[in-house]
Amino acid sequence: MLETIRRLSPYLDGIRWRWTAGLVSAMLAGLVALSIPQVIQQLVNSVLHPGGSPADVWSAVWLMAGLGIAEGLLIFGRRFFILPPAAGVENRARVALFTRLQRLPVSFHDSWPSGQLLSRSVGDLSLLRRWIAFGTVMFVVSIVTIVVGIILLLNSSWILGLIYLAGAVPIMWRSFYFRNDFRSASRLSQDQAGDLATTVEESVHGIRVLKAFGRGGEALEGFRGQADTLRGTEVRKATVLSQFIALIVALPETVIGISLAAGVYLVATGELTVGALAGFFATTAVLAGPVESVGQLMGMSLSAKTAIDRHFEVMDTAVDIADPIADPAAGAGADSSAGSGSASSLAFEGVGFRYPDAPAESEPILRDVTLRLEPGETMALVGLTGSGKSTLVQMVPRLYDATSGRVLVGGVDVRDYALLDLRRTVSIAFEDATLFSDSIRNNVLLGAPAEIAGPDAADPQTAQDLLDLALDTAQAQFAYSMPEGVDTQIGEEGLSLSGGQRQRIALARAIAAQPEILVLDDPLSALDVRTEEMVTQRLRTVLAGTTTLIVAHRPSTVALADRVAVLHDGAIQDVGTHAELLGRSAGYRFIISSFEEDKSIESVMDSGVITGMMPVVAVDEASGSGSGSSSGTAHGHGSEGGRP
Ligand SMILES: Nc1ncnc2c1ncn2[C@@H]1O[C@H](COP(=O)(O)OP(=O)(O)OP(=O)(O)O)[C@@H](O)[C@H]1O
Repeated sequence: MLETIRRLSPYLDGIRWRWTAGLVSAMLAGLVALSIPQVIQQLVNSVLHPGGSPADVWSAVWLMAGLGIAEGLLIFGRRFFILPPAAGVENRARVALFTRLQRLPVSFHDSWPSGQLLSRSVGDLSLLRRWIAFGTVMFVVSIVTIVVGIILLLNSSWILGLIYLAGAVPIMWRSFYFRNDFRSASRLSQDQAGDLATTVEESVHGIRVLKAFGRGGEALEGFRGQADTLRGTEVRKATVLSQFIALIVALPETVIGISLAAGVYLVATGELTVGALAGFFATTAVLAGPVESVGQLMGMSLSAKTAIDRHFEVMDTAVDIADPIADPAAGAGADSSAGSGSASSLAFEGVGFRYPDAPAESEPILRDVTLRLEPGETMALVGLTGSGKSTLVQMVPRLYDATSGRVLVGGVDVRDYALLDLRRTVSIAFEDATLFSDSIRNNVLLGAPAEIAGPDAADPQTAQDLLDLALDTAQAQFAYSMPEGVDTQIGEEGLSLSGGQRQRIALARAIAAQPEILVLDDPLSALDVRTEEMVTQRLRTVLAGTTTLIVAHRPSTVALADRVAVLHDGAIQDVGTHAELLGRSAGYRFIISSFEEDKSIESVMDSGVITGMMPVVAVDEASGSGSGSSSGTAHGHGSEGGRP
């Protein structure tokens, strides 16, 4: 336990003296409580006898009242001193955990369920706060009260005191087993609470799927099963705790009964005064509270230890994608090119990759990938599904690191860059467009350089110009016709937008980053062919000097690229222009023919032959550019293209 507390020391800044002051207050309150029976003893022995003066009685009354008020003030002092810094510890630990989660690589997040992280950052840390604010102090106070109380008991009568102490022996023996049982139940319940949080998170996230497939009942059954298991564990935990508390309450009560018989005998034989006997029993009554709370506090401390252990399991996970530390020249050298405005080359040299959680005997996802993009070049990456395209492109901003070979940006290994500089140089947009519950403006400018869009940016107009350019290039002008324009809040994860709208905002975010290298992992898949073509053409004009690697699933995208690389089964099969590859690569022709099928369907739809509805949709997705049909305003987005 001491080791666990020592680990908390980085979070304990500024708490030590307040905690000590709170502890002193709590101890004094405990001592005041203990002194009350002593006053009763004095009262019985020296005041309550024939001929005792009323003035003595009044003095005793005032003394008792004074002690009661003092105890109340001291209890207030304990809370006053400890509660704010304990909340500070919780806050520091929570911020540290969040910071760690941001730094940990994507592979960590692949393998950790979100509910486990949620329960660690919320439930566990409030348990920690309650333990620091209440558990630690009351534990020390209870132990001190019990020790002082036992000294007083021995002082009242050493025989009765020893009888009382004898009850502690079985408790200490039992506490050993209690600790082990309670600790394992506590760990299990906190882990199961994390699993339950994961299930809630997944069900809420996937609510559309569950509803659409009518699987709410099954989801509920699964949830109920988990909740029942957790309830079982909680009951087991409570049973272990209550059995222990029953023992530590029942045993002292039993020995008090024995003490009573022995005490009456001692008074009868004149070996003990009535006052000492009254003081003895008043002291045991005061001790009853601390003795009982020791059981509760032991349970709380064990749960807090589990919470701290769970916290440090995340904090101790190695950040294996980190800034280079050894040779600053390597990183700083690369850094000097960042932001200079010159385009960078991008190269993969013998890159191999295997996911960390892949079975040891499995084939690597990527094998000896060697590819070079010249500065300003646009290269399309094509391949059948599952060939490793997304995996490959995620290595450029170091979302994953190659397990063999290297990725070079501007001729420098990406592992030699300061991460922030690398991620300023490279910008990425994914097929699965993740937006945040914020305005469109903030979502887009999230990617922009801090000097342009940060809180200390000199000229707000520059940020506005960048926003306009990014939205325009991504064909996301629909943003201007939303209720509050670009300041419209887009709801949790942007789910109030259509898939195509979300993708265009995510693309605008990548453009607003003004990167030297732009990586697009099929971010236009939800767009109709026309809009996608317009976006691709605009990208080529606006980002003329930007090196672009684009995972493509459309012939139009492929045709606009300078060169195309074919990835097959984790290896580069061929690289060339679209025309060259069509001529020489059967694999490429096969991939393109599967694209062409999609395109032909879309073309037929687009011409309105099938439903006559499509032109309206085309206008909608084309952001009102008029490319679909002049009549297309049925969805109320006909003005998407027109900015205010
Ligand atoms: N986080 C992960 N952990 C383990 N394996 C993964 C992970 N992500 C992807 N894979 C596996 O890696 C392989 C390549 O996946 P990847 O997403 O790179 O393919 P892709 O070519 O982009 O496919 P698509 O065109 O369907 O998007 C797949 O077999 C997939 O199962």
